[in-house]
Amino acid sequence: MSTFSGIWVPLVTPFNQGEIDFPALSSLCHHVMKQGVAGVVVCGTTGEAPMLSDEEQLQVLDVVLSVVPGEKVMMGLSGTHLPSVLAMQQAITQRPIAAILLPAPYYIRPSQAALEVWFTELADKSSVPIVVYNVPYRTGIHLELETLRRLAKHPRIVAIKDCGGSHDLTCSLIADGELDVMSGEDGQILSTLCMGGTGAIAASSHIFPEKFVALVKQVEAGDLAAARKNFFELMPMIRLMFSAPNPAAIKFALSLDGMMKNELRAPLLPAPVNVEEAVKDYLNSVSR
Ligand SMILES: O=C(O)C1=N[C@H](C(=O)O)C[C@H](O)C1
Repeated sequence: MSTFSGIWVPLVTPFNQGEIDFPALSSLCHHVMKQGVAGVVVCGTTGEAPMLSDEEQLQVLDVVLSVVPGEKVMMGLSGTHLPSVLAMQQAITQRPIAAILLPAPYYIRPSQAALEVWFTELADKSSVPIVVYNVPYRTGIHLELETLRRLAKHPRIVAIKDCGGSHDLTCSLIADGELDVMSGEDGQILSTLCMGGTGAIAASSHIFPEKFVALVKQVEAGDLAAARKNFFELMPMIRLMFSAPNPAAIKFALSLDGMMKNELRAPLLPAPVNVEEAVKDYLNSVSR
């Protein structure tokens, strides 16, 4: 089995009056792991990583590692100042983690050649595997197929979180068989799994994680009828979770269960009232 497979939950970072709510984070880790997910991602987009200091990010990682075994923990790392990113990588990899989740440097829009140099430099200096996070609508730059194919030759670049939005790119990478391809687009989990993708890093899997876990098993077992039924039932929830800037709707849903406060850090805001009402109505309408 691939190392990077199944459902990985990109954890939200709970806050309480501006501070990180570590007890809520710890309970959230227990909750999702109990539902059988393969692992968790710390300080991804959903974890509001850009709004945490480096010190806070390491504190969040340490609390997660006190609950979840290191081989089930992936840590996000992003930035544009190479020495700072390398220093953070050094600090992160002193902890026992499964991988680093690494997006392209945002805002700068480097060339493909420059992106290759950036990822290679970080992979060369990493003691743990790298999962490439291709998320052009956030970073401003696409990692093109030929760039990814060259990066896949690096012994530590082992998987991709695929949010590129190109069916052709996803297909080609899966057909190559060089990288574990994990869907990073929640609406594309079923299609990616059916094509031979290994799993998903899905923010919406905070809600009903057991149903996402079942989806992977249904596809693995070749039970496409059950997989489709399950996925089509999840789709309204997935759409709702992204109807406000992520992770506002997810935090609201989790706050309804008393798992954390409905609090985000600026420049994010809680979901607007109409989204909160829709989430509440949806969750009341399904058996929980
Ligand atoms: O934090 C993540 O990892 C994810 N982020 C995506 C995003 O909002 O860009 C969504 C995906 O479900 C997981």
